Amino acid sequence: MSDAKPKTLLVAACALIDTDGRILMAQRPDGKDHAGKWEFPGGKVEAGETPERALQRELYEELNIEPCETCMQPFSFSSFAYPDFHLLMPLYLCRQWDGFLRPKEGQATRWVWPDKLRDLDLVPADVDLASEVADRIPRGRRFPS
Ligand SMILES: Nc1nc2c([nH]c(=O)n2[C@H]2C[C@H](O)[C@@H](COP(=O)(O)OP(=O)(O)OP(=O)(O)O)O2)c(=O)[nH]1
Repeated sequence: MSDAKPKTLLVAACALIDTDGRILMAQRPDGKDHAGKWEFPGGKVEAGETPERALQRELYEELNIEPCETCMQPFSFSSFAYPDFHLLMPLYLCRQWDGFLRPKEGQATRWVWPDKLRDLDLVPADVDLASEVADRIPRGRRFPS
């Protein structure tokens, strides 16, 4: 058995929820791994950062919005083995943010009903999370159980 162990990568992601109950999804741009697939906005947690702080930074860099730290509600997580690394990704919910949503890094975005998330071509680690979001945040229900 090989001693090589895959690196665990900590990524923070967020389901931004609009007043109608739809979820914002982003398409991974050309040049990144899984280009063209859909994901929850977010990104890697850098050394010395909390997941919440990383999300604030990523959401501002990518989408021009600023959620306050207490607006981000821990929801679930993905622990997923990609061939070259192991992804550990907490998923937060957020319904309130400052700023006007404007994708700044050229990625496409789309507001999606929770029960339609699975219709997207999702990055592999998000498939089960999307089902969980659909189960726990049904249409028209403003707060998860
Ligand atoms: N942001 C995000 N990344 C995800 C999700 N699901 C999933 O498997 N990933 C993976 C894809 C990437 O391999 C990794 C995050 O990398 P990233 O490229 O978004 O990170 P980053 O924004 O910090 O970008 P960079 O440093 O590569 O420029 O996590 C998700 O829902 N959101």
